[in-house]
Amino acid sequence: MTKQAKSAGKTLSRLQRRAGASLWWAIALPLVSGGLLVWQAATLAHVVGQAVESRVELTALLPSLALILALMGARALFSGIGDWLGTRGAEAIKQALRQDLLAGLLARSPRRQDQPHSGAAVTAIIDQVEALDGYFARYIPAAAQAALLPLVFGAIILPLDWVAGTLFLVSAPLIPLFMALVGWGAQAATDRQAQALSRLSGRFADRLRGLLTLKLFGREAAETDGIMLASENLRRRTLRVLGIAFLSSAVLEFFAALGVAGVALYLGLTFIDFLHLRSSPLTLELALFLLLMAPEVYNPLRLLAAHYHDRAAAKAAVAEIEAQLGFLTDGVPTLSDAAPCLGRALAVTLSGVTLRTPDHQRVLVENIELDIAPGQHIALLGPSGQGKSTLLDAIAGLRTHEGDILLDGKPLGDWPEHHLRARTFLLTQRPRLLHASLADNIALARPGASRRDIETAAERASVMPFAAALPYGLDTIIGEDGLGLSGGQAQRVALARLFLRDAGLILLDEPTAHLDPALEAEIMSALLAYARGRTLIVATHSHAAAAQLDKTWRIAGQSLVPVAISAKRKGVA
Ligand SMILES: Nc1ncnc2c1ncn2[C@@H]1O[C@H](COP(=O)(O)OP(=O)(O)OP(=O)(O)O)[C@@H](O)[C@H]1O
Repeated sequence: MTKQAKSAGKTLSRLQRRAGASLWWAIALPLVSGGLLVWQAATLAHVVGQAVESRVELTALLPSLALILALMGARALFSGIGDWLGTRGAEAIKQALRQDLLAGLLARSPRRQDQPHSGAAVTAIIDQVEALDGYFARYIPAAAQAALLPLVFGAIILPLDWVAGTLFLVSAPLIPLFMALVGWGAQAATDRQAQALSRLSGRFADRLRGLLTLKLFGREAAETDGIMLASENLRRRTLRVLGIAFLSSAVLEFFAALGVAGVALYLGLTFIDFLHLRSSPLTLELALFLLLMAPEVYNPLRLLAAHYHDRAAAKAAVAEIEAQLGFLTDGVPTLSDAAPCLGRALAVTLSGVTLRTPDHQRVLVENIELDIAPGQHIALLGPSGQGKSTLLDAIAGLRTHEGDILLDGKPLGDWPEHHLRARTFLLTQRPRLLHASLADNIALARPGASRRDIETAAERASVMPFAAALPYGLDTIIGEDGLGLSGGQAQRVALARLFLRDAGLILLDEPTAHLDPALEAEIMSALLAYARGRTLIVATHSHAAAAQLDKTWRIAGQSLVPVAISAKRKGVA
């Protein structure tokens, strides 16, 4: 067994504990039902034996017939309840796992280099978690039945008839062995199928998002071919898995049929006095009991074979989830919405800070020092690609860094995530707008904000003038990622979120990038009014914007150097 399969097995056992008692009952009830089956077969054989051999009146057999009916009813009930509890246990595990995965995904930095592809993450959380269903709901109860019932049945039959008992006890364990031999490559094939599914989902989601670009460059046909190829790959791998599953089922059916036929042949030959392996004569009642039990000995194995693939699928799913979203542990990150925060200005201290590109290959800034007093307003200039956005991200705790970044004297790592989010506000260069109304997009910053507060925020960010021209004003629904809005309008909607927060440190990445000079001046004056008494860092290429702030720093080479900008100087860095 590979190391990966072993670790997936351990993870599945850990997940199993989350189902609580329902899964234990789902395992126990079919075993009880199996016990009742022996009673039912013995009673039925007794009734037939009495009626045919001893010619007992039917009325005398009525209580036994009633018992058979009651046993059948009880077995059906136990099996039904067992199935239901198994499904319930599996649902509980899937639900808890999906919540954990989502919490884990949300808790880690969205800027992490190993952030999963969104399509693959969706597949992991939805499809791969769903693939665990069969394992918990059906495979585990079936495995318990297959491990216990044939041995119990064999042990009951052995003292009654040593030939049939030995046949069962020898043939039953051989079947899983042969099945395992035939299905040797099943796990690897299932792993490959799960990977192909993730790859196809990732590719599909990515191309869907870039539909416009693909269309503009006339790449629709090539991309369709690419998706077809990936689908074909998935189809081939799925068929390979199914092929192995069919083959191992066929092996089981073959041996089970041989076993049942062997018992039937032995009983028939004994009846016609051709075989004399028994020390006592064979009664009709006993022969019938053995015949009734013969298929039942193999039935749990048949059930296991039907769900054997669920185990391989679950292991592959766990491996794929862990490959996409990281290791599944018991420690679930707790998520809490940002607590209401005080707007008190934060001091920012950078000491010997070095930042690298996401692949860690190139140094963007090295060993920089910066002291920003609470309430100070700082502009950050520098050529494109030099590291301004990376520095803002790092101060917001979204990037790894070397050296110390302190907020109010406390290292970033010591800030609980929700405190950090509550005390800081970061406007990125490409803020994400959701497919919702303008008002809802703004209210994202403070759920439950009053209409009046939303309107005031929209007013301050100069959203109102263009919103008024839209059919439903602030209630106009915008397309995914701000589709329908101009670049400058989308940036202003995102900026309006700032005015619903009460952050002590405001980090803005080119807040006026897409605006004309008049609008830039308007926004800057609203911003500065709001940022009074709060610490503000603005990364910008605009000298006009920088000139309005207290101090300006420029990233030059890999250092941070102070620059003096006169209020009169305007232009672009
Ligand atoms: N996956 C990656 N591998 C290597 N380098 C990367 C990767 N992703 C981004 N980079 C580099 O990291 C740098 C990030 O720069 P950053 O966005 O901080 O610059 P900036 O000063 O904000 O630029 P602008 O003014 O254009 O916004 C860029 O030089 C970019 O080329």
